[in-house]
Amino acid sequence: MDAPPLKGLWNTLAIPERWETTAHVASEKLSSLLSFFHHLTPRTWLPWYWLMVGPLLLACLTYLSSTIRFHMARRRDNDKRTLQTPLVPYWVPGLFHSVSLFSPPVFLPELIKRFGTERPVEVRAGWLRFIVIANPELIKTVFRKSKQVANKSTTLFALEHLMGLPKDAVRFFRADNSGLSATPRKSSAVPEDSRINFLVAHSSAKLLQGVHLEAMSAKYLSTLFRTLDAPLHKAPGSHRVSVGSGWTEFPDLYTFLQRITIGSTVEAIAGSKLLELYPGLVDDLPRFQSYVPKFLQLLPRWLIPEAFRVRDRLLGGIKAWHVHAHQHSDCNRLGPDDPEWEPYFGIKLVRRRQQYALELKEMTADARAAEDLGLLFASTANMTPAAFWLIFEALKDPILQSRLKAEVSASLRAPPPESTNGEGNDKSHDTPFDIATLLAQPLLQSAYAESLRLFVSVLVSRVAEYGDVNIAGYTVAKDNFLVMYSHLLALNPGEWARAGRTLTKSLEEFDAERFLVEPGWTRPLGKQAAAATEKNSTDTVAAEKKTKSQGKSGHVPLSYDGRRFSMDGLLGLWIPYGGGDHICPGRHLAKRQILLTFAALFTKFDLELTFPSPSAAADVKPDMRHAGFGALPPLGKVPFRMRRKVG
Ligand code: HEM
Repeated sequence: MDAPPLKGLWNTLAIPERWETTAHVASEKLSSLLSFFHHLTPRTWLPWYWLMVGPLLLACLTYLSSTIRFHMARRRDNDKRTLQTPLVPYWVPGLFHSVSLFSPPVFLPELIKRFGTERPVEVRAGWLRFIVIANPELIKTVFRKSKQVANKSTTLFALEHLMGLPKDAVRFFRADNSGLSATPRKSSAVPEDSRINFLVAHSSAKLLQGVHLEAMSAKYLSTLFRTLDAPLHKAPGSHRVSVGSGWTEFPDLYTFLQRITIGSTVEAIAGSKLLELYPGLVDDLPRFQSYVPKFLQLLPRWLIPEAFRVRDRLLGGIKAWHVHAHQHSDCNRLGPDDPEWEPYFGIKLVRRRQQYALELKEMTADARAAEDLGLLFASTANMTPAAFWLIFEALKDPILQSRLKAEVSASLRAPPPESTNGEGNDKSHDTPFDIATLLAQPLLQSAYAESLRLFVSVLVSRVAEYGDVNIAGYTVAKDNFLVMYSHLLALNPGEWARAGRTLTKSLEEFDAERFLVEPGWTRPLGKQAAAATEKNSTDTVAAEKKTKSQGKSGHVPLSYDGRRFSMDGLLGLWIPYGGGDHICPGRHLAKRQILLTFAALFTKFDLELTFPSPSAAADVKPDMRHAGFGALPPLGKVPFRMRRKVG
């Protein structure tokens, strides 16, 4: 066999230049491989020859034809006659992109590099179809269509494979097709009290805001203060040490933060009895979180026995706590005069979840334990790494640290009283900070938003659950997935420029001031946005050149006076919490937890990194094995020391 016939076929096709290279290289490679085998193999090996060459030939032809179809679909798209989501070229029929999809955080940026972000593209794993969207305008449209494209399937996947929700309960959740609105979908026959997806979503949205949120934040802060005033663990399993006015060394900032934030969050949400009954939870929960990638790769129990043992312990502990709480308290205490927090069930959200679940036979004790493991996981798994990066960046940069501390000090008020009232119905005025003032500080907010931009890597997904959906002219067929990867947006300089943001530091770097804008700044609208794209791209290049020429040591002095914090124009671009109706209901709590942790630590202690060499801090990188699943923990240990402030 010779190359010319293929080349002839190639030449007869009028192939546009952008994809000429790929397909041309494929045909060249195929030709040389074929001649290589042809010359090497004696005639007697002919069947073997075809056995080896046949699949290769099929793969190359598949790639060639799928490339042609991809670009023809795009060309039709250009003609504006019809909008299609073209299927990305693939090599193996039936398998499509399954292998690449094992690692979306690697595959998706490659796709965007090849095909751009302007239009969505489709990838497949067997019969599953995913439409990848990396354009903020389209993402906004998806979020606006929350009634038609929901996240039920993804939530259920996590509940089943991560939290261990029993199969019967999974079927029960799946069978509920009544939607998430207060009014059930017309075609649904699910009884009102069995609308499990609505009950879960509605109760968390309602009971994680307003007065409930205020009480929860205050409880979190008072518990954190109490924890920090007591002797502290240096590492899991170690003895507690009292941190006094002399320096105390700690081996790792991240594990230290996990312990104090998880303990305080669990107590603020689930009450104090859970930790009294199961003190090991503060170690088991972070252990469980470290196994997330393995659980979600669906590895079986025999391959990751320790991961399953930890989960079994957690589920057992939560189940025992539920029994104990029902013996001593009443989950129906949900009236306006009932306490926001009580020691057995914690906050009203936890009581409400028990209340409706007890009425549903499918929500067995095991199912309720899995659901609450989900809640405790959601409330700690992302906020701790996010708080870590904020604190770590401040420790690396003394000027940033002092400016952030100045904002914390400006939010302080009279010292906290010695104790809280009976059932812990903390009021915000019982806290040492004016929380509202703290949350409104511009640099703190900007640094918080920046930690989430850079260190939350989440695949936000939606499914066209009830029928075909039109997204800005593109048809998404029923049961197809829409995938929006936060990092593709977070790191796209063109889109940030289009949003009117001048990048003084590359998007790959941490810039605490990124979300501060000059007085009078407004986000560009319509045509203005296109002009801004050009202008700001030039600004970005200039800024990047400046940063490079200054080298690593060149510190640009921070100046935020007069500038304000703004998220204007970043809808669809900054999506660490997802968006639309299904946006994370815990986002307000998370912001409070992160900023209060920062404020509490730096108010009570002096902290310093203690790496053996000064450059080691710059080498601390996020652990990309967690990419796609949420906030990224750091790779490796971050040693530090702290001493209690006196006076
Ligand atoms: C930095 C911290 C956090 C991050 C980055 C984060 C991120 C997310 C994301 C991306 C989603 C999916 C949203 C979507 O599909 O559009 C989500 C859902 C959720 N989050 Fe958070 N979250 C954080 C903190 C919290 C906290 C503190 C809670 C408190 C209870 C919480 C509770 C939930 C719940 C219950 C859901 C499921 C909502 C649903 O399926 O309808 N999260 N979160």
